[in-house]
Amino acid sequence: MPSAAQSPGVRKAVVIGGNRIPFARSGGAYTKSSNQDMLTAALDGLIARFGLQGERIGEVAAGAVLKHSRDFNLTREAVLGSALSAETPSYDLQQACATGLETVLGLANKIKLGQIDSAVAGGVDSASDAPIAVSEGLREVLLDLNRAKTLPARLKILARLRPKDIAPDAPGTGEPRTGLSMGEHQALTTAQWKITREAQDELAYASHRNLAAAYERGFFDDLLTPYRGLSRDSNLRADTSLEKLASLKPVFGKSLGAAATMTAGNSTPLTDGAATVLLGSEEWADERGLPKLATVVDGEAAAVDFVHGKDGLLMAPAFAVPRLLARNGLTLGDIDFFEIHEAFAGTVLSTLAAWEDEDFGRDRLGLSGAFGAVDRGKLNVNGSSLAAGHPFAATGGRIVASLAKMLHERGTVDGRPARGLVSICAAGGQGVVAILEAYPSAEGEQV
Ligand SMILES: CC(=O)CC(=O)SCCNC(=O)CCNC(=O)[C@H](O)C(C)(C)COP(=O)(O)OP(=O)(O)OC[C@H]1O[C@@H](n2cnc3c(N)ncnc32)[C@H](O)[C@@H]1OP(=O)(O)O
Repeated sequence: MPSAAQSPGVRKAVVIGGNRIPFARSGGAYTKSSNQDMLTAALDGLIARFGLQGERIGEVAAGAVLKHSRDFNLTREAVLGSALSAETPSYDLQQACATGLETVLGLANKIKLGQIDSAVAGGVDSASDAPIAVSEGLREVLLDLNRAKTLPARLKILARLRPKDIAPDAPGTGEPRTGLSMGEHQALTTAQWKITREAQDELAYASHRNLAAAYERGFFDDLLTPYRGLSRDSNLRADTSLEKLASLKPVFGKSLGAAATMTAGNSTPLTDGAATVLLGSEEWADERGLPKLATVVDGEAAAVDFVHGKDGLLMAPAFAVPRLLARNGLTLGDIDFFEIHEAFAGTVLSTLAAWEDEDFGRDRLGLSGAFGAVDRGKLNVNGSSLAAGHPFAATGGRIVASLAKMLHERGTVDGRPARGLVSICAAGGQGVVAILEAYPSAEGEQV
């Protein structure tokens, strides 16, 4: 019998736990922190929580959407700066806002195949420390200057500079192929699916209320390490109200006139933060006496043709989830927790509306009718990105760590392990989704 690590068969990948730093609105508490600082802090908090100082982990994978060129080896540098063994291999991965979830899925697959026994997945982003590039003209001049050998040659190159070349090239949330920001794209989708302002504000309000309640009951006590004076997500507004949300002016979709419904309150803010998740085989966790909260069951990715207007930019999960559930013989009714990333309230509500729509089910999903309805009492029950904020690549780790803990707390439902669905939309018209199940504590036993 080969050891589990050598077995070609599929084994379980378990979520042992997670750690993140509180998320901060950009321009706030983490303005002076780099991606590397924040990722190292989230990693060190995880190492301390699970006693992994000096351990050689199978692999660490993380990423950032907004990255300086000096961060070409961001995850490796964070590992070298952390308390893990320097012999821990690590790499960067990037799939826009789905980065964190994609690292979880890729590493879980390696554990399932016996290629590694343990892993840390994660992500980080800083909108405060966003990389600013120089213009094409200035870049050419700087590169030529580097090659020039004489002073006259350098002066001749410098003379090519024009005032417009000095302007910086700052990153935005624009889609390169359409020039529209993600907010503008979502505004069109929100209007297409006739999502009302009230429904969006109610979802945003529920996100703040649920996140505040989760903090109050200590849910985040073993999921979060305070950083730079913050012990809670700085975007959380426990005192917000539907009246306040209703008073905010639309910020996206102004060309829609009276149909513009998206505000700063029902859109995620630009955010800084980092999140990590510890994964392992059952044997690896048992050898160290570590908890096994949930198993990573399966994942799926989808992409839509938003460039030609076939589907909305952030609608890919509407296709990925039906494929994932069908492959696993499940329906929406079999899910106990829905973790649908709130890029914008309109994104979540458009996805739910599409699933409830007969024509979408028939014409776009190839079903006999509507895909189905999500029980709203099971949706983002501990808050989501509208309240916590959304440091792009860190969101997947936040969600997986929280969901694993929720599944562990729930234990079983009708005698089977509690089940959760993660759904994350991403720039470029993509989406990544996953199923997690509570790790069975003992045969049929409620945790
Ligand atoms: C990246 C991927 O791959 C996929 C994705 O996830 S897509 C999502 C990507 N993310 C984005 O595109 C970010 C979008 N967000 C933004 O660009 C900006 O946050 C924004 C344009 C929406 C707002 O920016 P802003 O104007 O600086 O907002 P901000 O000043 O914080 O808020 C405006 C007002 O609303 C108020 N407000 C915001 N949220 C509120 C709430 N929940 N309750 C009450 N008031 C609120 C603020 O207090 C502020 O009021 P004052 O003007 O009186 O101070």
